[in-house]
Amino acid sequence: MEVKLHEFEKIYGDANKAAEERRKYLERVTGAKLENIGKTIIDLNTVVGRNIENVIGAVQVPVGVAGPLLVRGDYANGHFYVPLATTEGALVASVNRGAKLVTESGGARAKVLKDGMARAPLFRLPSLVEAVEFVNWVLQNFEEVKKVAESTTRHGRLKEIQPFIVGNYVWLRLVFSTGDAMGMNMVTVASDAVAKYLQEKFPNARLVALSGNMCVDKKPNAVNFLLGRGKTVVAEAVVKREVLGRLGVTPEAVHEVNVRKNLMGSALAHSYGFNAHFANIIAALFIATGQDVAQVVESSMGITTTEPREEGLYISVFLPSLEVGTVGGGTGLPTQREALALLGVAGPGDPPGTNALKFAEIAAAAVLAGELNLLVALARNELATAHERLGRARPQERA
Ligand SMILES: CC(C)(COP(=O)([O-])OP(=O)([O-])OC[C@H]1O[C@@H](n2cnc3c(N)ncnc32)[C@H](O)[C@@H]1OP(=O)([O-])[O-])[C@@H](O)C(=O)NCCC(=O)NCCSC(=O)C[C@@](C)(O)CC(=O)[O-]
Ligand SMILES: NC(=O)C1=CN([C@@H]2O[C@H](COP(=O)(O)OP(=O)(O)OC[C@H]3O[C@@H](n4cnc5c(N)ncnc54)[C@H](OP(=O)(O)O)[C@@H]3O)[C@@H](O)[C@H]2O)C=CC1
Repeated sequence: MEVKLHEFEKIYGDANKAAEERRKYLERVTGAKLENIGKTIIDLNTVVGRNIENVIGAVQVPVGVAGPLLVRGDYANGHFYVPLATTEGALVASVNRGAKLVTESGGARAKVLKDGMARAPLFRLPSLVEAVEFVNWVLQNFEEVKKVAESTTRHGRLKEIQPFIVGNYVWLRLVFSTGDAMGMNMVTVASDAVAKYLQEKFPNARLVALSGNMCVDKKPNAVNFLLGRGKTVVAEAVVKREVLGRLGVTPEAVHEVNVRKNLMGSALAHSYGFNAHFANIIAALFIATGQDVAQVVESSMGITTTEPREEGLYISVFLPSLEVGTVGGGTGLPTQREALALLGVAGPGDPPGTNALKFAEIAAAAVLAGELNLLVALARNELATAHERLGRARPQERA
């Protein structure tokens, strides 16, 4: 009988052995050597069935630190070394120089303005009239729906239901607070319970999809930008004129780059990112700390604002949909957990939710540092030279 690759755990009874046998099989049929993928400190028994299937090993991404970065938030207070996992040369140096500019100027303030993970099941009703009746009932019976949703979780709390109707179709955007978890599994299970309950109440309602794409998960979109998803965070700083002066730039010059590039350029491009490179910092931080990397899509949407002032440059970053957690997902893997520990946010907070809020504030401050520095680098026209120096293959590799 032919054995399927993904059933090796059943045969060998151990995920590490199963992965080794999978690698041997793949080496035989493809001719590729997989000796490095096989070298990992992860005990694969701890990830199979929760983080990965058909596992063959792990890839390694180098991690650097940017900091110290002074953050003055409601939860994060002090100097932080921010772990960034990337293969883009010059990126860590960039955030590091930004952190220095911010810290020398008195630090970054940060605030989480909104907190809620959304899942939006999509229902079909026979007609518009029944769709409206359905929505009205759901809104009038919020407490009942909330009880059903929360029966599946200890930490999830249903905060709000945002309904959308198109023809005879209804999207219920269910928004939950999720403690220290990013919460996608948690709210999906809770939404499933709600969908089952509503279909029992309304036999004429049919669930088309538990995720109806109004959530919105892992796609660029306007809904999260306006209504928020995960943490909606803002960080700000006033970077001293003399601190910028040491690099030969003025607040006015950096402001001009921001307005012309991040606002006008992004408007012309119809981009969702009115920023220079939020995605660089978010992706590197997500990889280092075990976040769901696909959520870099909406987590890195946002706006950078600047104002030249007498004392220096006011700069802020607005991240409407930062989806982060300190428990669950990949946050428990050994290296990712250490990276979270470096920030003092590994595992559950006391009270629950405070570690994730602290992490979100640090993330926004790190984005601010990276954003500031790239604007400064562009004002000094040093992007190409920096990447030539720090971020290119060696000449012999390019030949
Ligand atoms: C690379 C720098 C920082 C050099 O900048 P510099 O001023 O020539 O370097 P320096 O040697 O004088 O050092 C100044 C500070 O930079 C930091 N620094 C300097 N070197 C290192 C290093 N090796 N490791 C860690 N930190 C470093 C460090 O903070 C240091 O201060 P110190 O600690 O020495 O007092 C600068 O040229 C720069 O920031 N360039 C821009 C690079 C950049 O921002 N890249 C981001 C990625 S670009 C991208 O992917 C997105 C993009 C651009 O396509 C998006 C878009 O369209 O806009
Ligand atoms: N299912 C889906 O549709 C999708 C799933 N994902 C994946 O979901 C995972 C993330 O989901 P997520 O729900 O965050 O994580 P997990 O599914 O790993 O669940 C985390 C659980 O930890 C428990 N918990 C313990 N302490 C705390 C605390 N202090 N705060 C909050 N929860 C706590 C909660 O239990 P309790 O609920 O009992 O409170 C919670 O459900 C990632 O792996 C991601 O890739 C991503 C996108 C879509």
